[in-house]
Amino acid sequence: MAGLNLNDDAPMDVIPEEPVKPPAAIEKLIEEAKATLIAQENGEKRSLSMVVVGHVDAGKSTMMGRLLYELGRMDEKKRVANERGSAKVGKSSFSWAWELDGTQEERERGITMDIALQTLNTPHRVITILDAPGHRDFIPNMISGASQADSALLVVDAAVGEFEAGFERGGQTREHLLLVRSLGVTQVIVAVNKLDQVEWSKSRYDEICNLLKPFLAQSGFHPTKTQFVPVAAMEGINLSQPPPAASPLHSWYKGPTLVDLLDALEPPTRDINAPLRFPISNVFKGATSGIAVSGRVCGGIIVPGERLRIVPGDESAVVKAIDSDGDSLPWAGAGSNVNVTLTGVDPISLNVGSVLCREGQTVPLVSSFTAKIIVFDIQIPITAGTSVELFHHSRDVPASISRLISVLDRSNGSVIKNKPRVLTKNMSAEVEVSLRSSTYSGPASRALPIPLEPFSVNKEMGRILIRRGGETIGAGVVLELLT
Ligand SMILES: Nc1nc2c(ncn2[C@@H]2O[C@H](COP(=O)(O)OP(=O)(O)OP(=O)(O)O)[C@@H](O)[C@H]2O)c(=O)[nH]1
Repeated sequence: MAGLNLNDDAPMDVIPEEPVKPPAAIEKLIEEAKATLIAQENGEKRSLSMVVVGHVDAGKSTMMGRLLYELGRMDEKKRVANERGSAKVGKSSFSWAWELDGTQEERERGITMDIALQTLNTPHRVITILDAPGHRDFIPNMISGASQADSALLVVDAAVGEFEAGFERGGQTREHLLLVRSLGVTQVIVAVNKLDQVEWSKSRYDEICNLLKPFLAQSGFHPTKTQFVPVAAMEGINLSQPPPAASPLHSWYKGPTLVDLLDALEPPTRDINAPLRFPISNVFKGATSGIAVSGRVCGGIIVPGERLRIVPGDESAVVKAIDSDGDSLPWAGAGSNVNVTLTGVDPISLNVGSVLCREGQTVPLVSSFTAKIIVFDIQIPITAGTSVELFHHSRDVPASISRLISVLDRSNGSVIKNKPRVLTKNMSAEVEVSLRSSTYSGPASRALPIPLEPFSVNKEMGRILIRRGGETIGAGVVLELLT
């Protein structure tokens, strides 16, 4: 995946260094941050992130645009501007989705953003929304979004034929659900959208829920953490307000609105005491000065004024500022999705997939490891030596399944067979993964190691996805680092 996403004309000089805070001041700030975070965990308004997934055109961006408006994050002026803008280019039906369309921002800031980041405020939650692209060509971007999420909103299109297209073989509904679960997301809300297209039929809604429920359970989502809600995003029915008496939905649905369900999402426990891990998912020009990186804090706390190591490599950078959705932050703890402005660093040493760490607590670099994986619904079996693409956070690298160690029982993890010859669909297995060199410049060229940790040490740093020829063939967790 691309590293620096700067404009060609952007200055590439080393950015002057910001004064570094003395260690005692850093420690004090971290202690304050910890105390505040613990208070927040027990407080009124808790924060979490949510990736919005689903088959292409299910209505994800429309739903998010409309929610931003209904929850006061988009004003009337903006709504009218979006309506006019979309009508002008003959795309009126996309007026709500316009808000999430990153192109304008991309042009202004000179960055490539594939995941639109927004914040929704519900009565008891602050939710960072990662609106992922639905098209199958953009699955790597979707993986990057899902690897930063605590929960997922799956949007499905209720229209006859459309739900089926997304759910059948090759549709993104199944693949997205499997991917988000494999990346550690345990809570999902399923919004059954476009009910206006099926005359608000209760039986169609029930049919869709009944098709999805067994699949969700099979994919590892616990039924108590799976919620369904009927909606029509375009008309704004059952998003933040219950269906009005005049709506046909009112006659048969008395359950929670989408916002009620969002408000009840459970934020996970944050590992604020772990060593700092900040995998970089994007690099761009800072709003005022310096260079900025975005990503998710996957352990510990990041504070301004500290010099951090950039792993891999010997470079370091000073944290100048931290912000989220335009608001400047005094620090950011595990589980936060933020932008970090850096100084005292040559932008060339910042790459997507690199990890910011504290000196003395750097993340290990590895080029081979063992992993426990679940094999997806594949046609061609996996054999020892199969070439794959390894996805870890926003990084993808060439790798191979170098050894098939054992086949495991899916329900209890016990070994069924040692040294299998092949792995076929739906199997669980322990394998060895080795990075490959991306060039063919002879046997001397070695693959560059990547930052990784066992799942037992840091859950978010220990999850991987495996793809082959544009198809996700497996996902799992890192067991042991080898070389
Ligand atoms: N009839 C009807 N159309 C809707 C509804 N919600 C969205 N749409 C339409 O569905 C189309 C796709 O909507 P988007 O919001 O762009 O879908 P998306 O899932 O974000 O699409 P990708 O990001 O490309 O995957 C647009 O033409 C919307 O107007 C709805 O509730 N009813």
